[in-house]
Amino acid sequence: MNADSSHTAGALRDLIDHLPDPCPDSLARAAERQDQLTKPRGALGDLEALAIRLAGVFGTERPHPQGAAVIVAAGDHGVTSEGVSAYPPEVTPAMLANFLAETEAGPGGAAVNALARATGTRVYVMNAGVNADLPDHPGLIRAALRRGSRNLRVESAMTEEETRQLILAGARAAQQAIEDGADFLIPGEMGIGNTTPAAAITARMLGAAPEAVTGRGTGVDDERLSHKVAVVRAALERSPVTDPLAVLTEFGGYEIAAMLGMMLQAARERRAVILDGFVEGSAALIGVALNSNLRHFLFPAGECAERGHRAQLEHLGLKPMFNLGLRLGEGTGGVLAVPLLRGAAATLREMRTFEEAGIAAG
Ligand SMILES: O=C(O)c1ccc[n+]([C@@H]2O[C@H](COP(=O)([O-])O)[C@@H](O)[C@H]2O)c1
Ligand SMILES: Cc1cc2nc[nH]c2cc1C
Repeated sequence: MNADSSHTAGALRDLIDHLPDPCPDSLARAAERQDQLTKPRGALGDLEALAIRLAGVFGTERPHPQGAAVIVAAGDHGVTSEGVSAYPPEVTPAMLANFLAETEAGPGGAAVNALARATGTRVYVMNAGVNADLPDHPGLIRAALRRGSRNLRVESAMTEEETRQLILAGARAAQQAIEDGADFLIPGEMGIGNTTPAAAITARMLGAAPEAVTGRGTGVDDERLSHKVAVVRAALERSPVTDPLAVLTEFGGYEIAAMLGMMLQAARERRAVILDGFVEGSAALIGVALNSNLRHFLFPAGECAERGHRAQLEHLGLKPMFNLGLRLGEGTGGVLAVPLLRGAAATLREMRTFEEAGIAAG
């Protein structure tokens, strides 16, 4: 190991090893309070458990999470040369420009920008490894080490050092968002081809068959889907790794590593991480395998339409908040969940108990 890689290895170990527990006192007090609020017991459905989990994250029985931020990390994938996506890789840098474009409605012309404006969520955009020379833009976080990952079917998608550096870059971006006021952190992604590495990671981390966790991504037809499954199977056969960081390095990609870093840093800082779709889920699987405490800080938004997403959530033991058939990425589902979680916290924080309201509950 040279000096640089021993530095990144130490910094990464420190990040992984220092995730807090949810606050046990706040969890217990919130559960007790929840039972006394002026509503039939259980009538707020899943909002009740979500509010209690938020109490554990924020260390208070009356959580008041405020700012929300989505960090959209973009990366390209060597595996697109195998024909695994319905769209060409040139869409990745074009969408990155779209995230940053000035429009009549404000900055950004993509779905995530519109939903972020609608929900009061701040958008950050990161080049994690796009295959283009991007013009300078004050809104662009620069973290790219390479113009796209290598083809995971034939070789390791990333190097160990690239993996560490991208995780740390994601952690720094999350820290900036937190310092800017984010209590909810939404890792988001854009990368043509990235449901292939996400499927390979998911298959290996769950011990699942490739066909059970490989989906249509941007919308491949049956023929391309079978080919995509074969590519995932070839990658899994090429590399038998099981160590979580080695799995991430082998199968990629750069934006998945960056999202893992965002999750670890947000948990370390006791912020709630809202999980969007299948690609975010693959980063979460690596994170929870590295430190199971991460799970307490993860809030899956919707169950997305990508095959394998449900298996990821079952493995994590976390229930999604909705099912709208989303399969876009960018962090869109996560952004949509912000008002739900704000609402869950508000009920626990602001509702009166039966005693306070003078209502005899029988
Ligand atoms: O995260 C998801 O659930 C998800 C499901 C389907 C598609 N995507 C998005 O679509 C792109 C990846 O799809 P593909 O077919 O190119 O692998 C990438 O830009 C993702 O943001 C994302
Ligand atoms: C246009 C387009 C936008 C996206 N946003 C996230 N993934 C995407 C894939 C495509 C193809």
